[in-house]
Amino acid sequence: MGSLDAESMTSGPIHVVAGVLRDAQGRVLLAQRPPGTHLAGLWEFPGGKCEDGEAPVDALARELREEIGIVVESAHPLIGVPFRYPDKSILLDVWQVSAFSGIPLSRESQRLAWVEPDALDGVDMPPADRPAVTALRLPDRYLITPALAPGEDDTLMRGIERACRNGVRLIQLRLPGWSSERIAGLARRVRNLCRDHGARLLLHADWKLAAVLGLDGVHLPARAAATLVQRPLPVDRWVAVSCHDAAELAQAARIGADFVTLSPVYETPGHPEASPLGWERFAELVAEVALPVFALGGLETDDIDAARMSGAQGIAAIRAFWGAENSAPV
Ligand SMILES: Nc1nc2c([nH]c(=O)n2[C@H]2C[C@H](O)[C@@H](COP(=O)(O)OP(=O)(O)OP(=O)(O)O)O2)c(=O)[nH]1
Ligand SMILES: [Mg+2]
Repeated sequence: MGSLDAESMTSGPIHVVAGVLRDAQGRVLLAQRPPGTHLAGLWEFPGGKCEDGEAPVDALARELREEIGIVVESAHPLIGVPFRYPDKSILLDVWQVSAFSGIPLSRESQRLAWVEPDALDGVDMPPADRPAVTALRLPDRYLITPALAPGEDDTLMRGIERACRNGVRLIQLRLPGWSSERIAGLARRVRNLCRDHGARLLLHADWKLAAVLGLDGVHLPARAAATLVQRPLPVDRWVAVSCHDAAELAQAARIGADFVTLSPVYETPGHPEASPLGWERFAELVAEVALPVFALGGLETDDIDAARMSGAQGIAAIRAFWGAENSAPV
């Protein structure tokens, strides 16, 4: 609409709130944008524009009441996606609606559909929604394996099993100093263990080996991402990148990465030379990037709330999610 475009040109991006609602089977509610609107025919998360001075959570409640007739009882931010369309810039502010009353019904003649999260890739959605789809499929904890010596296979298997039992569902297999042969020999066992627990397994750096072994994806160091012009694996695999500043985040987005880590938030013994970002700078960097971001660097499980308040998907950690050799599952 004319007024919208004028608004976006004069006062920065349009703040749009949208809600992820799930049914009892975990399916997600989508609504089809009506004919004659921006992005007509595409399937979106229900929601709309914040009014002047309106808090995002109030706008969310109002939009979902108006569009689908439900009352939001509990919601928390999932991801903010800054996105530039040719004719307007938006901040797509997506919230998880964890409790609501009423049955979602079309109040504005829009079509509604409940879709399995894993089927969302095949749905025609606005491009700004892609990072949100990734975010709703990712957990809030990401384990990076500790630097074990070559041959410590059993320690690795036990640690991964312990993490899975503690609910970790996303793991980066990082084995510095191990040969490809050794990694290949072990990765299949690790992959099967992860599959048994419904956990996803990414391999550090070696995307070719990740593809050969049928792993869930690759996690690239920033210096590797810097040499690429596009993601090295197809969209049915995860591609993650380790980032430390705005330029690396922008490069990760440019090559079509699915998500990133951003570090170090705090000082870490592993990288004493790197100056920590702190939560304030972390949040500023996250606000600029249209990707889910895991906070990394000296963090504990208790830091997940701080990370999420700073716009993160959650936290990535070695020590916090590895646990002690003799610890019982919690
Ligand atoms: N609601 C919603 N809007 C989205 C999504 N993805 C996306 O790019 N958008 C864009 C489309 C629109 O340009 C803008 C939202 O505008 P809207 O038309 O829904 O706003 P509204 O409900 O307040 O409607 P109106 O009063 O302007 O008719 O954000 C999404 O998942 N949900
Ligand atoms: Mg709307």
